[in-house]
Amino acid sequence: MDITINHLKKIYGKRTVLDVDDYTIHSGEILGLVGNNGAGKTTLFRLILDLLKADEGNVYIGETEVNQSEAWKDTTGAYMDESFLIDYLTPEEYFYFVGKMCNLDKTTVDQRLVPYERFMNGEILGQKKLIRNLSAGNKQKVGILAALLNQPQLLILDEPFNFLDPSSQSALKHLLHTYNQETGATILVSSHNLTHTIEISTRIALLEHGKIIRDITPINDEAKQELENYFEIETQE
Ligand SMILES: Nc1ncnc2c1ncn2[C@@H]1O[C@H](COP(=O)(O)OP(=O)(O)OP(=O)(O)O)[C@@H](O)[C@H]1O
Repeated sequence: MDITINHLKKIYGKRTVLDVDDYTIHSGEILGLVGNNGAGKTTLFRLILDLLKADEGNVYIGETEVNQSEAWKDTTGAYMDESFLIDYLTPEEYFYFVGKMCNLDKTTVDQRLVPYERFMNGEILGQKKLIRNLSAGNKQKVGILAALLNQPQLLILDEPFNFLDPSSQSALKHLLHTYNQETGATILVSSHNLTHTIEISTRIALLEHGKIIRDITPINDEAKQELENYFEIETQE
């Protein structure tokens, strides 16, 4: 599922916080989106998901302009933040609810969660806990798993490594890599963790003040060094 971005701008007051000219994310790519706080990563994802209205330009998922039709929603999974969750449900109730919206019965939902047992680490299912009482990391896991339930061709995750313990971070990298390999899905992941991003991505976009200032593929040693230098310089300033 290609994503095509045309002259996309988001402006707050007098500030242009996102300004991406022509940019295409190709089917099957794992795009890592990196950049410092306020660079525009979340804004870009929200525009792609039609959660924000662009001031200029447009976004297509496949052949569909995202603000003109709902068709892309059947093939897209996303987890941005806790607002995607329903906190008075248990994880099971939430998964079944999401499953129902995608015409999946409970048995199918249960089956689709089986491959993610390592990621759930015995702390998500069967706990009889409401989502609001889960730890931040476990809430994050529920959101990511719900985004995967419909086996999307496009998966968008905003800072998915946040709140996860090291072994869960590793499980998530494995999960994303395997999902991409098995389904050919396009995956977009933003992260402040350069090591994880480099490890999982087939392409990396570096955002600065709303603009993509580097589009890196393939991710070779030279590219890694360039990214490391960029963030080191930024932190020393
Ligand atoms: N509703 C809003 N009103 C005004 N400015 C906003 C609004 N939402 C975001 N911004 C601004 O847009 C810019 C980009 O924010 P965004 O959240 O996209 O950055 P980010 O790269 O995701 O940052 P972080 O790494 O801190 O999550 C920031 O300067 C932010 O303050």
